[in-house]
Formats: sequence, structure tokens, C-alpha cells
Amino acid sequence: MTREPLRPVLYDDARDVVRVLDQKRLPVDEVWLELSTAEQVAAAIKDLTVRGAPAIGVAAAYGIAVEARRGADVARLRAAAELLVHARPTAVNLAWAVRRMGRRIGLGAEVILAEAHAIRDEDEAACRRIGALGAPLIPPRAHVLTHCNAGALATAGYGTALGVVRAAVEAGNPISVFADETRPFLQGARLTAWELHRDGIPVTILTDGMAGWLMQRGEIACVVVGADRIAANGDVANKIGTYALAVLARHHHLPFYVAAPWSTVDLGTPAGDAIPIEERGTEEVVTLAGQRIAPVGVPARYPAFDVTPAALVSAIITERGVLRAPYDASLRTLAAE
Ligand SMILES: CSC[C@H]1O[C@H](OP(=O)(O)O)[C@H](O)[C@@H]1O
Repeated sequence: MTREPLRPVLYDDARDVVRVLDQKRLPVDEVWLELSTAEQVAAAIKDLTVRGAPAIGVAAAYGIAVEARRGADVARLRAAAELLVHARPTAVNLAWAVRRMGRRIGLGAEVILAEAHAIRDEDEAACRRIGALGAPLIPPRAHVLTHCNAGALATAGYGTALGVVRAAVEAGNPISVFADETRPFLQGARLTAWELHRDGIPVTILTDGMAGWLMQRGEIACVVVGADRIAANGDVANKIGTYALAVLARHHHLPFYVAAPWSTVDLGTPAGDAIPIEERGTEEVVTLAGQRIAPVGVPARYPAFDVTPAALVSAIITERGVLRAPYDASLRTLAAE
């Protein structure tokens, strides 16, 4: 059963607030927060209240629009843009959205809000197109492995990797999903499982590290993940753990697909080694639901993303088309269109 489409970032025109579904609270509580300043939106991006490359771009766009609608002058709007663009470093969608909004600063609140709405609407349309182009790649009755959450919760709606899943199901392919829990924020166990279960799509949670064994047993047909930044050579930054899945998929001769809107492609970054990788506080690693799980005094690491070399990517599914290697050429060709 498919319910009301899930859209995690909305704008209330009547009350001039940005409404975000608090993804720290899912799946236990569905809590909507109302944000009225750029500072509040930046904080919500930083603490993963709203997360996912396209979703944080949409949130930042509305963070500038809400300031404009509440009377901010050009100086304040530029300060808001500067604050928001630095909220997280890896997902290029954030900088892309803020840069696009920056070109509207000075043109009036209605023009600015209309641009934010356009960014939101275009992203959901891109996700639906990605789904339509990606669905035919999924084998009949496949068990699809995904990592983190590249679903409606990570976008304006419908999702990228989960958009491919949704479109395959809508096309009548009775697939099911294995969702890596994706420590430490548990985007898979908490968010992907919640949104697919909500849509009646079969989903099974795996702990991180199980996928290799299931691949070895022939229980996984393909991998479909999202992306936070795709470099000009096709290298892909995505949630930490993605690279390991790409290596395993290659070892087991399984397709490894990346689904992302064109706003995630960054032709200004030549290769993956130039993508800034966010290092988050290690409190998230040594605690689980607020409970300490590691000895005090033992250090931890938390790079929030890794980079999968283009050579391990079977195809990049965008709304402009399905790209194949060599990606430097295929990305350049689509950019020129
Ligand atoms: C559709 S992009 C989703 C992308 O963003 C996630 O990171 P985070 O949850 O930290 O924002 C992850 O890398 C997903 O693939």
C-alpha cells in the first residue's frame, strides 16, 4: 500500500516557516519542526535533523527564502547563504542550491521563494525520472541491496536509490530490499526501513558487514546507492561503507548502481581525492541511542563518507540519462546537452 508521498522539507507560505520532519526521531516518533531563521535551518542540517544530499539543498534554499519573506535585507541574506553553505562539506547539492539562491538575492522575497520552490519541485521530478530510467536495470524479483538512506527522506520526495526501487515496484517487478543499518546514525535501519515499510515494499535490515556473506550465497542481485558528490571522472562520494560494498559487488560480479540527480554531479571537482570528506563527532560512534557502548578514553573515528572509484561503478543513473564508463566522457556529454 502506497500512502501520501513522503516529502521531508516543506514551506508553509501562510506562516513563513520551513517545516522539516525530524529524522533524528524516526522511526519511533514522527515530529515536524518549524524553523524560521537561517540559523535554525543550518543547525538542523548540521545535526542531521534533515539529511540527504538533495534534501539539505532544499532545506538551505528555504532557509534563505524564509529570511527574505521575514524582511531580511541583502546583507542579511548573503550572511544567511554563507552560514548555510558551510553547514556540511561533502554533499555538493548544498553549495549548488545556495549558489542558485544567491543569484536571486536582491530580486525580492517572492522571486527568492519561487526559486526555492523550483529547487524542491525539480528535485522530486528528477527523482521520479531517475526511478523510471533505473527501474529497467533491476532484474525480475531481485533482492536489491542499498546502503544508508537515499529515499524520499533524503530528497524533496520519492528518492534516488529508493526511487529506482519504487519505480521497479510500480512497474510490477516484485523486488525486495536489503537495507544496511548504516552505523552510526542508522539511516538504513531507522529511515530506509521505515519509509519502505510505510510503502509496503518488502525490506530486511542487515547489520553493516553482512552483505558480503549474502552476496557469496547468491542472495543479492545488485546494489543501488545514492551519492553526495560525483566528481568529473565518475568517482562517487557516498555514505561511509559504500566503497566496501562496491568492492564486494565487483568481487561477486554484481552490478553496482549509483542513483543521483544532476545537482549531485560536480564537474568542478576532477576526481574523488578532491572531495571534502566530513568528519563528524565521535560521540555518535561510541554511543547508541544515548547509551555509551565503548570504554571511556578509547578514541574513535567517524568519516561520514567514503569515495568509490569510478572503475567500480556499473552505471550512474541520473534524470538526464543512465551513464556508463568512461564517465569523464559520458558526464561531459550530458553536461553539454
Ligand atoms: C539521496 S542522497 C542521500 C545520501 O546522503 C546520505 O548522507 P547523510 O545521511 O549523512 O546526509 C548518504 O550518503 C546518502 O546516500
